[in-house]
Amino acid sequence: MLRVAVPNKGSLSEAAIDILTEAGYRQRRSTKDLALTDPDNEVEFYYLRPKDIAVYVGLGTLDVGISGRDLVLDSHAEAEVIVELGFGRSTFRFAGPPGVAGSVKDLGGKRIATSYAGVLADHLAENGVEAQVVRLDGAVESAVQLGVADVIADVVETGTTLRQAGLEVFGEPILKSEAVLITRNGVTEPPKGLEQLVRRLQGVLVARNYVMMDYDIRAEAVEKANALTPGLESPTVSPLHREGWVAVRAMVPRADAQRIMDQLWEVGARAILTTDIHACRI
Ligand SMILES: Nc1ncnc2c1ncn2[C@@H]1O[C@H](COP(=O)(O)OP(=O)(O)OP(=O)(O)O)[C@@H](O)[C@H]1O
Ligand SMILES: O=P(O)(O)OC[C@H]1O[C@H](OP(=O)(O)OP(=O)(O)O)[C@H](O)[C@@H]1O
Ligand SMILES: [Mg+2]
Repeated sequence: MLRVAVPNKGSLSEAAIDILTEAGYRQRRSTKDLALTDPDNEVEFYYLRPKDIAVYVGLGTLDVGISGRDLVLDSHAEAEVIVELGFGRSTFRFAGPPGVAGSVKDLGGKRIATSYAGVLADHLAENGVEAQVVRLDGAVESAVQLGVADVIADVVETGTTLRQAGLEVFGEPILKSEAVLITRNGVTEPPKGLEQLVRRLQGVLVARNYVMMDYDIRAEAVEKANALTPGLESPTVSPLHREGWVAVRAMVPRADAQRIMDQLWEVGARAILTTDIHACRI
């Protein structure tokens, strides 16, 4: 059986369970369940802290897991990213009281609070900066006000928590993160069921990120229209009963659909429709 680690709590948990459910796997009913077997798909799911998931996968105890890119890097585990899952996006940034520093180069000798000590230490070393890392488990934003640190390095999503603490980001983002599917580094023979899991997850991502677009157009304008809707491989062009007209069908990125519909209208397309894709294998 394929052994899969799933975040049990925190920002990634619900979305991870959603994407696995959408991909056709059974998921736990209660947040108290520690593990669940899906016999039809021959998969076992283990619900673990996202910070620990890279450790289990890196050691080979579990075959594959969902975690955050920042957590994987922080753990220094022997794990590699095989699919970017498009949720749980965040940036990891420095912040402090206004004017305290402008970039990482100003942090020599300062006290920096973080719950991502691995990521922070790597970043300081890359920049040749020696500072004191104060390891905390959470609520890092309060560390400055409470006097244990001069600045912080923390996850920023909307920035609301920083504003509440009277802190401002400074310097370049240290890294950008999102939820990722990871396996152990350098696995030569993928475990049974992994390829299917990856294909299913990629199918969900495509179904989420693309829509199907259909339209009718005069045959002489079809090349212009196809340039706007090249599809993933190539658009389907079929004859219409009405002479001189064709019907075109292609997948387009969901985020661009309205702009593409305007442009198709300009080149003469009519009856332009978009529909959701529920599932696919590409
Ligand atoms: N607003 C957010 N706060 C924290 N982590 C976030 C946020 N948005 C996305 N993430 C990502 O979620 C992962 C952290 O999940 P984790 O469960 O450890 O933290 P959490 O949501 O802060 O939970 P908790 O602190 O309650 O344990 C990281 O990959 C992080 O980049
Ligand atoms: O930019 P924002 O949208 O405000 O989100 C980022 C904040 O959310 C998380 O805190 P969480 O609520 O998980 O508490 P914690 O600090 O104790 O982990 C994270 O650690 C940041 O503090
Ligand atoms: Mg947190």
